[in-house]
Amino acid sequence: MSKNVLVTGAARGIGKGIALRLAADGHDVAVNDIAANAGELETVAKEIRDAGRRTATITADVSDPAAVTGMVERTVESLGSLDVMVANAGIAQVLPLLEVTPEDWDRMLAVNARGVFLCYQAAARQMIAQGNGGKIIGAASIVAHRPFALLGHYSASKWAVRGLTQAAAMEWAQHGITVNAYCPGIVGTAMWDLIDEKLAESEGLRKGQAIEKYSNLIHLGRVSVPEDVAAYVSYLASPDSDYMTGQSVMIDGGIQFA
Ligand SMILES: NC(=O)C1=CN([C@@H]2O[C@H](COP(=O)(O)OP(=O)(O)OC[C@H]3O[C@@H](n4cnc5c(N)ncnc54)[C@H](O)[C@@H]3O)[C@@H](O)[C@H]2O)C=CC1
Ligand SMILES: CC(=O)C(C)=O
Repeated sequence: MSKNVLVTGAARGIGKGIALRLAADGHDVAVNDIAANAGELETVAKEIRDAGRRTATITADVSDPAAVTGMVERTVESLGSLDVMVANAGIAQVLPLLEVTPEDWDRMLAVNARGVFLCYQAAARQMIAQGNGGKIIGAASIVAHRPFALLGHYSASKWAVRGLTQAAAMEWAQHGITVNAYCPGIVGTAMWDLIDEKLAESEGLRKGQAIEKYSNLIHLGRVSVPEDVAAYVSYLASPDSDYMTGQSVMIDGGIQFA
């Protein structure tokens, strides 16, 4: 059955992969990103329309409470309801904990933890008002289960998503809302280009060598692509996952084992 979906951070990378997969599954998909990526967001929206589905492009910063409320309102105005929220937007920074400033910490938590919280809360309010339940899905990471050194404050933000996902699942089950998170490993997106560059600098490696080194951890033998994660989110958005809630599942080619 076709649902109305909102995906944040959908201009590129994993968010784009999720938006296109959910459109291919037959859903109508509103897409969000920051204003600086409005052009790329329009390209994603065109691909959704070309797939025969309805869409809306909504530029908003997910760390801003008023912007997140407005984003959910725009989705409902454009598509008619909000049935699935995918709080995917996130940022990364590679830095030893001894060098992380309070400003670095606040920015990381503002986008990756507060942003996900605001999206979960605004979506749940809308879904409760609609009275038909819903699916709330968030971006965590394998580092929500075991941190990577030099990604300390990023890892903390993802542990926050995992805890929030459990609490939200407890509170909103009575409304028929399930809340789950996906935990990718090493996905070859702009985020890992940045991580590779910064890890290479700090470890005296050349560009491309850090991702190669970390990829040796992947038992299935290849770096992930956004479609790997999108396939799992497709399941979380579908009725097949109706009896699953509060979980943060690793989809990492076998780096970590719960
Ligand atoms: N690439 C990877 O290996 C992994 C990624 N993840 C998580 O998956 C999610 C997506 O990651 P990627 O696609 O790799 O990253 P990416 O950097 O390629 O894309 C992230 C998107 O989020 C948007 N964004 C950033 N801050 C925003 C804000 N305040 N408001 C709205 N949009 C904002 C960016 O503009 C960008 O389009 C993130 O939450 C990330 O932490 C988790 C595990 C591994
Ligand atoms: C970016 C990220 O979460 C990892 C594990 O690489």
